[in-house]
Amino acid sequence: MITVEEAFARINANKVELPVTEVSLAEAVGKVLREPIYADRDFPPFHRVTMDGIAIRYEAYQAGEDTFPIEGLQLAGAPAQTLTNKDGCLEVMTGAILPRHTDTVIRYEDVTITERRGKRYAHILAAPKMRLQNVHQQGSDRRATDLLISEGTLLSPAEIAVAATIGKSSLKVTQAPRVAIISTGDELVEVTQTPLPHQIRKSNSYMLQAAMREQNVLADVFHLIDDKALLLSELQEKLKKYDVLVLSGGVSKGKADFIPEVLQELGVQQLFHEVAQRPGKPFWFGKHAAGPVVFALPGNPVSTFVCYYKYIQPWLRSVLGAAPTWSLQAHLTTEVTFNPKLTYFLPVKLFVASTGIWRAQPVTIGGSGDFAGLLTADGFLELPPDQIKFSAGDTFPFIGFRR
Ligand SMILES: Nc1nc2c(c(=O)[nH]1)N[C@H]1C(S)=C(S)[C@@H](COP(=O)(O)OP(=O)(O)OC[C@H]3O[C@@H](n4cnc5c(N)ncnc54)[C@H](O)[C@@H]3O)O[C@H]1N2
Ligand code: MOO
Ligand SMILES: [Mg+2]
Repeated sequence: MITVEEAFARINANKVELPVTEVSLAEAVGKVLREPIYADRDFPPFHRVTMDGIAIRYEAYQAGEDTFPIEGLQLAGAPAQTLTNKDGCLEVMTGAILPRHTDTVIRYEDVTITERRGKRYAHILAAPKMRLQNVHQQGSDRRATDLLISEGTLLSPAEIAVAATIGKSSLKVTQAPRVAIISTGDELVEVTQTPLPHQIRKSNSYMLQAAMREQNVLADVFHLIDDKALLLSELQEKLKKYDVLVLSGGVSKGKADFIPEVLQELGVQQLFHEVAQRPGKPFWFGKHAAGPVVFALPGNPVSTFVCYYKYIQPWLRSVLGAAPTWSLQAHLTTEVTFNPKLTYFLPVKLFVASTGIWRAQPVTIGGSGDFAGLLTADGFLELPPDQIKFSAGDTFPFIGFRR
């Protein structure tokens, strides 16, 4: 049996190679960028007017001018006009390029406009505070050729906006791995079926599929009964077609727990079996020489859950090429005792106190079969194996499953 740390390290030392693919902007959000994105022009690309009003020469105002004949109108989307009279002004709209020979914009709220003999004049009511007032200066945000988005960035809507503005209609991203989620067990029936008294409906595979979907990985779901010959032939097929196999059930010491021997017979090299943790101790992990990685998770639903969020989610993230996500430490609200020399994943509800400190309140659940108990939890606190008593106020890593 190995430690949680060791299991984590062995898993992360075994990645799968994923190709780069090009997707449209609409499909790119949530994926990992595989090319650097540079500014094609300055940001903003021209002196951009930020308020509807008039544009003047600051010097004219400084020289004592406060009434400016209006020469014309500069709309957004029109090429730059030129102010001809150095003591005149142009009306300008938000988003327009600043007219040539002007350098200061005064809002309509700070001027009055009058008309005399067919000519219009703007009178300044509130003094402009400085040259370039209400002007978003060319290149003040980013310069042309600046690196805007690094390779490996997990794309959010903010990155999509920047990609669009530099003229990228598609982006190179990591292609999601082909994942097969395979539940096993004779006692399991379909969601749409009515179970007999000794049967239950499958839930693990749907939980895993949903969890992966949140990472933009669309997995295929299968179910296999506890029949060794069938497991051998079906898993052999799956190993040919998929990059990642995530199994649940059949990895413990039962008479129908065939998964570890079947995988080894199929040439999947065992990299560990059993981790010093609760829940999830019988976790099995291996890699096939031809590439696929196999996570065989213990069938108890809370064990499957914990193993996914502790190991598979960060592994998938790193396989996809994304930087590790932020990690959260939370303060335990009440004392907890746990005797076995195992890492204990304690289900908790998370609160943020007014001090900004995260607090984790233990949630009582009925063992690793009580997945309904997770409905009141937000995640797990990872309590280390070398301790029995965990005091209120102490901090531990939090592994969450809610967004
Ligand atoms: N003699 C021992 N027995 C067990 C040990 C042990 O160390 N010695 N470990 C226990 C622990 S811990 C766990 S966890 C389970 C793991 O069992 P398996 O991975 O072999 O899983 P199964 O036996 O197939 O099922 C266990 C349990 O989970 C339910 N299950 C399975 N798959 C699903 C699914 N897709 N959806 C919902 N529920 C599922 C299944 O019905 C069983 O109740 O072994 C202990 N035993
Ligand atoms: O440790 Mo098992 O994963 O509790 O039922
Ligand atoms: Mg079993």
